[in-house]
Amino acid sequence: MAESTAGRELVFDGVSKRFDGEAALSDVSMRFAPGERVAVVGPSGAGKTTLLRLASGALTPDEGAITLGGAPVSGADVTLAYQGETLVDRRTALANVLSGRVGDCSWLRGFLEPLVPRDPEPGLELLDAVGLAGKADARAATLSAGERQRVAFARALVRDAPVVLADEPTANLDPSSRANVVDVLDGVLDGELLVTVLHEVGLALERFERIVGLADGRVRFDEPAAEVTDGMLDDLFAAGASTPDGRRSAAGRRQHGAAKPTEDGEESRTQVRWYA
Ligand SMILES: Nc1ncnc2c1ncn2[C@@H]1O[C@H](COP(=O)(O)OP(=O)(O)OP(=O)(O)O)[C@@H](O)[C@H]1O
Repeated sequence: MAESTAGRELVFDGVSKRFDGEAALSDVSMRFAPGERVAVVGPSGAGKTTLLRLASGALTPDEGAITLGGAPVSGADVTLAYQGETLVDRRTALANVLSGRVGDCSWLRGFLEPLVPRDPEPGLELLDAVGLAGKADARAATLSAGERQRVAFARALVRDAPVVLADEPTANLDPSSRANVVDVLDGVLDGELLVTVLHEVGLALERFERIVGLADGRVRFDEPAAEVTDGMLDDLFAAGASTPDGRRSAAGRRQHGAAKPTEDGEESRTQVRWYA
């Protein structure tokens, strides 16, 4: 982690965002400490991606402010660990990772890359951390979906930004690879704040220390994972499915399977539910 940015809190202070007059986020206030692992869950259309895009600087709030250590958050402070599949197929895994040093904007990479140092060592170390040391010279086109995802994480982390955001990093992976993605993120993070949107609530509860529940653009709860109950999740997903105009209702169906400790201390996954 960059020394100069260590120890700074990411703060959302009364943040609202509207699209075409419709509120996507309403009066969101939260504080995130360095090194925290936070999962954002909620029904489709809740505002989860909007929250990440605001934190990354890709969107500006209509009201409120987002700061890191008291200063407006900037693109240099934040990296997107995963936002869909954006590797360059014809380039090697290592070249894709090293291209991350010039930022998240893919079209700028071609112009800026010649200007950054060519030392491959940080890229090789990150590929090793995500379990792909042997694939450094493999072209991205030859990698599996899970391997591509891991290369994308390594590419994001090579920038050494103090805030790491991931939007549905388990999307498009088979169930056995999803938990592995969280392991990979854990393995490569070193004191950075991680805020990730996860559709799988069970995975969020099992693997993240703090859970933010968003519905209809509002924070419905913000609790340690151990404090999140089935009732809170039922309310969260019911809220997202019952907007008056029905705009979000069809897409508001979401699945959650929450791992809860039983009386003998063992974890058991509750029934998976669908919300309409
Ligand atoms: N660029 C945009 N222009 C217009 N409306 C938008 C835009 N981005 C988001 N919205 C709207 O804002 C609301 C929140 O969208 P957002 O993508 O943040 O939700 P989400 O919780 O990430 O949903 P999902 O789980 O389906 O990805 C939705 O009603 C969406 O249609």
